[in-house]
Amino acid sequence: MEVLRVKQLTKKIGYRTILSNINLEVSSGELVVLIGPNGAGKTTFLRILAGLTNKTSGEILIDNKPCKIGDSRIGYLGHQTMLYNLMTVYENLETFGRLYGCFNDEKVEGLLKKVNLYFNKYERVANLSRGMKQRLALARLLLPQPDLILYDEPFTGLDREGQKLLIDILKKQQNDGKLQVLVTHKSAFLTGINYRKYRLERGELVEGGDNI
Ligand SMILES: Nc1ncnc2c1ncn2[C@@H]1O[C@H](COP(=O)(O)OP(=O)(O)OP(=O)(O)O)[C@@H](O)[C@H]1O
Repeated sequence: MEVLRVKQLTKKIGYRTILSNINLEVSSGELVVLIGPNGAGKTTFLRILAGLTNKTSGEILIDNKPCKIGDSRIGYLGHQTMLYNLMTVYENLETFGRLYGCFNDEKVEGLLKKVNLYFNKYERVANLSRGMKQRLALARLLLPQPDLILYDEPFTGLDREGQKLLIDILKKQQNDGKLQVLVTHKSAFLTGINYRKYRLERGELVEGGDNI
C-alpha cells in the first residue's frame, strides 16, 4: 500500500456534523497523529477509516481505489481490546491468527517476545493487568501484518516500559513502509519519533496544533 487519501469526508449524526470536509493524505512510512479534545470526533474518524462506521459523504481511497469494507490490509486498535478473556495469551493469538489465515507459531512467539508477554503465554487473559492486555492487543493487531494501522489511544494503560515498546513498534512499522494513523490526547508520549501532527477541532482537521 502506497497512499491513503481521504477527500472531503463528512460525518453527520442526526443533524449534528461530527466531521466536516476532512482531507488527509498518508503515504507509505508516514505516521500521522491526531490530537483533539474529548468528543472532537477522533474515534469516529478512525472507525470510518477502519470500515466500522459509515461516512455521510466524501471518499476514502487506497492507492487511488475506493477503500473496501473489511479490507484485511487495515488493522485497527480500538478502545476495547476485543480479547477472549477465558483463553490464554497464546490461544488468543492462535485463534485470531487461524481466523484470519495468518497463524504461524514462530510469528506468534516472536510477537509475544516483542510485547514482553512471552513468559505469560499460558496465562488467561482475564488474569492479566490492563497494560498487559493492551500489549496483547498490540500483538494481535500486528499479527496479520496490516499495511494501514489505526491506533485509538494506544498508550492507555501502558507503563513507561510499555510506552517505549510501543514507540519501538511505531518506528519499526515506519521503517517497513507502513501507513499509520494514531489518535491520542497527549502527544508528549511520542517523543523520539517523527510524525505529522493534526488537531481535530469542531469537526475540522487543522495541521500542526499544540498539545492538549
Ligand atoms: N453513535 C453515535 N450516536 C450519537 N452521537 C455519537 C455517536 N458516535 C459518536 N457520537 C458523537 O460524536 C462526537 C465525537 O465522538 P468521538 O468518540 O469520535 O470523539 P473523540 O474525539 O474520540 O473523543 P474522546 O477523546 O472522548 O475519545 C461526540 O460528541 C459523540 O457524542
